[in-house]
Amino acid sequence: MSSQEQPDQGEAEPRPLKEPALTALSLYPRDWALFLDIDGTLLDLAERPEAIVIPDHLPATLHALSRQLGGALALVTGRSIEFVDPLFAPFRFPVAGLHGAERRDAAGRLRRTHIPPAFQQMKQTIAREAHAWPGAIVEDKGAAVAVHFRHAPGSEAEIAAAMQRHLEDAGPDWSLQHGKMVVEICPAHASKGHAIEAFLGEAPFEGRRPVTIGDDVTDETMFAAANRLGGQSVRIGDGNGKTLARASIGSPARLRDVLGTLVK
Ligand SMILES: O=P(O)(O)OC[C@H]1O[C@H](O[C@H]2O[C@H](CO)[C@@H](O)[C@H](O)[C@H]2O)[C@H](O)[C@@H](O)[C@@H]1O
Repeated sequence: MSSQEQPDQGEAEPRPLKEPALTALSLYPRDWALFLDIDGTLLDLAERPEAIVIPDHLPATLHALSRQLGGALALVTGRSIEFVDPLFAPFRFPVAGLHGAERRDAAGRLRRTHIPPAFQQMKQTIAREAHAWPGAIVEDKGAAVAVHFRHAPGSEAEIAAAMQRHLEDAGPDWSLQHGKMVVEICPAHASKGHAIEAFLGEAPFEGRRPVTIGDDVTDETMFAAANRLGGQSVRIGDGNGKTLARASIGSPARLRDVLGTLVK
């Protein structure tokens, strides 16, 4: 995130965020595009990355909303596209994966990041090192690698330091992302904000105003882009007041209810 995109970390009292009126999405479906984060936003957080539960009606609700919006609905996630597709089967949506490092547009064209041999080796080294962090989970995502410490809270500082060392070895093409109980090494050129700008340069997103909905620090670049482009930025939860989002929805369950009401 650039300094312009950073939420205000100052001493001011966080302002309470209101739930947004997203009715414009159903009243003016040709004017808006919807960008949705997955973990902690559409889906409740789970104890382990693979333990997420897809509520029965969610894929069909997203499909119906997407049709209503002329296809201008995309998933923007830290997961890989390969992981995301089966979650929402039989539907396939435009997706930005790995925090924007890979992207499949509405026409189905896929842009992926090359994985250099040195990065493959680094992932193997991290997997070996993780034996010293009981409870830690290493998630190999292709062109990114995450270490989850939800079940290894005592090793958080050691994990963060090890990932920082690997980042320095890997060089400037890579960056460190901190998320909920996780630290990741990802391609540096990408962000979710860049991904939604890329979508907005193409049909059917072009000319529309973005609604971006996310729950984590990696979603802040999407919020910044939405604010800049006259759209709406919505955080699940209040982000402890440290967010660029201008509205808030209490939980993934509440968001799923709201999305359901938008389907005609
Ligand atoms: O951008 P997102 O769609 O929000 O993905 C962010 C990360 O989500 C996953 O980790 C998070 O969710 C897990 C399952 O609920 C949870 O156990 C973990 O603590 C969270 O950090 C995913 O595993 C990561 O790869 C994503 O980057």
